[in-house]
Amino acid sequence: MVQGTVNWNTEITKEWLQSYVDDWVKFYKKETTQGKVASYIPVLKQANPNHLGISIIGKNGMTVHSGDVGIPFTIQSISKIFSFIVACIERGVAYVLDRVDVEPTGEAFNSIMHLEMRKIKKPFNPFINAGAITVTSLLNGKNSSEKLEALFELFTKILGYRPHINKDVYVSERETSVRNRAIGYYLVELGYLESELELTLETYFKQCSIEVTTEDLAKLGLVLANDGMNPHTNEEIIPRNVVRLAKALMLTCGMYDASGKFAAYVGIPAKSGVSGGIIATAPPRVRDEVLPFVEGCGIGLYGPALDDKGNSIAGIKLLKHIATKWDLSIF
Ligand SMILES: NC(=O)CC[C@H](N)C(=O)O
Repeated sequence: MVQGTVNWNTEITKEWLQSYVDDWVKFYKKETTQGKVASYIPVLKQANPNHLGISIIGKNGMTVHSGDVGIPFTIQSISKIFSFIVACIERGVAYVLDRVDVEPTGEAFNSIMHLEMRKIKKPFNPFINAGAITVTSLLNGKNSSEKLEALFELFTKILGYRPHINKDVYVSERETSVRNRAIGYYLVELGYLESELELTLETYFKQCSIEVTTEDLAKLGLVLANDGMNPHTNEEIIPRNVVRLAKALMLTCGMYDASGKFAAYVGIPAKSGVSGGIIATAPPRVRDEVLPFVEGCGIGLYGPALDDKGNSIAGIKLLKHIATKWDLSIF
C-alpha cells in the first residue's frame, strides 16, 4: 500500500503536495505494465507504455506536475467535451439536445448496437462516437478549418496558445477508421448528420488529433471546475448552463462503460481518450477540515497503457488514490 494518510490540518504547502504526488506517481507507474497502448490507430502504437504523468492546477494557482509531463499527446475523445460545448454555444442547448441524448449506454465508445437495435431517435450521448460525430456535424462552417475555428479559439483562450493538429495521428486515423466510417454511414442513413459525411469525419478526426499536454488538460479542467469562468479574472469563457451539462455528461458517460465505477470510486467528472489522456475536474467543496485544492482544481493525466475498457490503467488508479486521499469526490 502507498503511504500518504496525512493530517491535513496544518498548512498545505506546494512542496508537501509535490512530495506526496511524486511518491504516488512512482508507485502507480508500475501498473502501466498491466495495460496496452491503443493500436487501432497505428501511430498511437508509438507511445511509450510506461509513461505516467499528472498535472494539477488549483484555482489559487497552486500547481503540481509529476512524472512524465510535458509529453504531447493527442486529445482524442476528450475533445468530445469541447466540441459539444462549442455546438451548444453556436446552435443553442435545446437544438443540440434535440439531436443527441444525455443517457449513458453501458457499451463501448464505438458501439453501434443501440442505434440499430433500439431504433432510437438520436444517439445516446455526445461522448460515444455516434453522438460525437453527430455533434461535429452541427458545428458551424463550410470546411473543417471553419468548423474547428471556434474550438481552437476556446482552447487558445484557456491555454494561452493555439494548439496544433498532429498530422501523423490524423492521417493514421483517417486511413484506418473503418468502424467510424461504418458509424458515419449509419448516421447518414438515419438522417442524423447536418454536414456531409466526408467533411464531418475529416473534422472529427482532426479534432481528435489536437495535441495537448497534461498541463493543458489541467487548465481546461480548471475552467470547468470554475463553472466556465476564467479562474484568474472571473470572466465567463463558457456559459454556466453548458458547463453544468458537460460535467454531468462527464460523470455519467466520461469513462466509457466504466463510468459507473468511476463515479462510485473516484466521484469527480472526468473524460478519457484512447491516447491515454484523462481530464478531471474537481469543483470547490466545503468541509470542516483543511484539504488540498479545496477551492477546486483541474487535473490532467497521461498514461498511454490502457485497460480493457480503453482508460489509462495507471491513470485511473492514480486518480482514484488522489481523490480518496484528498476527499475530492463530489458526493
Ligand atoms: N476513445 C477515444 O478516444 C476514441 C477517439 C478516436 N479518435 C476514435 O474515434 O475512435
